[in-house]
Amino acid sequence: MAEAAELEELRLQSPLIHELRQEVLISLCEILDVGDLWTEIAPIMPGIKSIDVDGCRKHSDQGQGSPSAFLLRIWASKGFCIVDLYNLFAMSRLVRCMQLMRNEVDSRFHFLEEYCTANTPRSADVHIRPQSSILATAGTSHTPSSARGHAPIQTPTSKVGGGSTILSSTNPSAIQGNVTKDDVSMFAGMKNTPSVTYAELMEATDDFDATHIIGKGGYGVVYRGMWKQLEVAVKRLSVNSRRSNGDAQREEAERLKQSLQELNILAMFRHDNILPVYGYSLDGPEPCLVYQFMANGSLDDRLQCRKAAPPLSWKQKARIAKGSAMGLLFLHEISRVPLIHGDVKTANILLDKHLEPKLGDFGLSREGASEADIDEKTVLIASHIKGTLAYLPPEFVQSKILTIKLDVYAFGVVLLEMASGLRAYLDSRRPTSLVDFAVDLEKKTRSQMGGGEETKEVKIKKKIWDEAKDKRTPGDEIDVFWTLWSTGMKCAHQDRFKRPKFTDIVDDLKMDYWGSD
Ligand SMILES: Nc1ncnc2c1ncn2[C@@H]1O[C@H](COP(=O)(O)OP(=O)(O)OP(=O)(O)O)[C@@H](O)[C@H]1O
Repeated sequence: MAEAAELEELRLQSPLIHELRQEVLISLCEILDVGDLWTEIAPIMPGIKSIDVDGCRKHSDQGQGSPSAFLLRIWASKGFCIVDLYNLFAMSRLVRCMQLMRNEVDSRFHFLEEYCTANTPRSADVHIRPQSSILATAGTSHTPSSARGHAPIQTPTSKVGGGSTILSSTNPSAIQGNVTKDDVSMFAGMKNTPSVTYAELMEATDDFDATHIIGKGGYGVVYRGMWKQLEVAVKRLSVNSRRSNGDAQREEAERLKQSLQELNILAMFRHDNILPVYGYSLDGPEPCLVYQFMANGSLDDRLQCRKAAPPLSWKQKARIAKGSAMGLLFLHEISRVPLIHGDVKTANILLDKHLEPKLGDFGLSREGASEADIDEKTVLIASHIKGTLAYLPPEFVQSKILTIKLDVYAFGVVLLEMASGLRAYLDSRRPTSLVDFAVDLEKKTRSQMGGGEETKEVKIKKKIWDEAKDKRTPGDEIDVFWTLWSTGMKCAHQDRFKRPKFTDIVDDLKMDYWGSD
């Protein structure tokens, strides 16, 4: 692999974007126009302002052509070069775009594509749009090629922070000096995510006006706002400077750490079913994270029909279940060491304007073991993960054993909630836990039913549908109910070795309900 100085020299020699071959440009724009993908790269393009994004939208709305072509033209006019564009696609892990540009850049940059390809999930079913790069140019200090003032390309061997050398955000073992692995992985996420000023966020939310509040979580308040012509959700982390005792300070440091952890994870992995993070702000009185706005709130809100929302249909539930499973499959399969979400629950599945689910809240995520790779001895014993109790499996509650099957169990609870509309935990119910409730119901129903195996199964399905279906859900799609219920039961099995993996769960959830309602 080329050295940093050599790559920088090559970059200085790279032709400018407006010299890109026409056919390559057209093909790139075709990709970026689909699903408004260009709006996701615009926030990380140095020099692109909200007025530019607005201009691209207007250009397209007025039928004047591709918004992506317009965006690239604006960026080109600022003097950025072809290597900058290739690098931008690497940061967004837009591998198809990189492949189109393969012959436009010096082969010594191809390691970027190999890096991105090597980190794509193994399952062909997963549509990847991750954002990360071992070249980090998303910072606001980046200067264009033509100005001959390139920001130094940070190669896997470049220096960061106080002179500590990192190989890459994915190879923390190569850290030298006194920077810890955690410090570097935290830094890696921030490095790949644009910083936003607190002033910009105040403007975006009318000074964090109460009318902009869309939710409150354990770590702070979430506001709706407009930033760079994008609808965003701004999570303002609560910081209480008056609390000065050691425990409170430790608690706040932990919150910040978890939020930066979340930022790190979200910035590294982009996928249709993972909540996109646009930026962060650390220059104000409270740290803030900026996410894509999810117009339909959380799955929890929708299942409970909060804010006067209509109930979800069975078809919508089928699509949400599958999309969420795809997001989790991606996390578990993206790299050799699976990433455990750690806090899968209906409140952490957010729904965009098309009801496409996106996993959020990665504050508790960590790398962990997959059952296939480990023996019992190497299972991670986690002392500090604090998922939501009703979603935690027995092996974790009792012995703090942490494997990918923790997410599988939690997802099982989510599926049972979707099927039944019942809460994961209810004080006034016996049993209080939804999983125990569902197990009891199945046991009772199975013992009551007679007949041959086939008729018995049909009768059981019908009886459980009558007893446990979500009464608010319109329609009689018993097959969707049963798929959610039975897959949920398998996932929430007490024995983690009997729980399926997400490849199988996605297969189980492949219901033919992808059409519109
Ligand atoms: N990107 C988003 N778009 C729209 N609404 C959001 C977004 N992120 C969060 N919300 C809303 O804000 C609420 C609070 O979110 P937050 O992530 O802070 O907390 P939580 O997940 O509900 O709780 P906790 O973090 O304590 O587990 C959510 O339930 C949801 O209604």
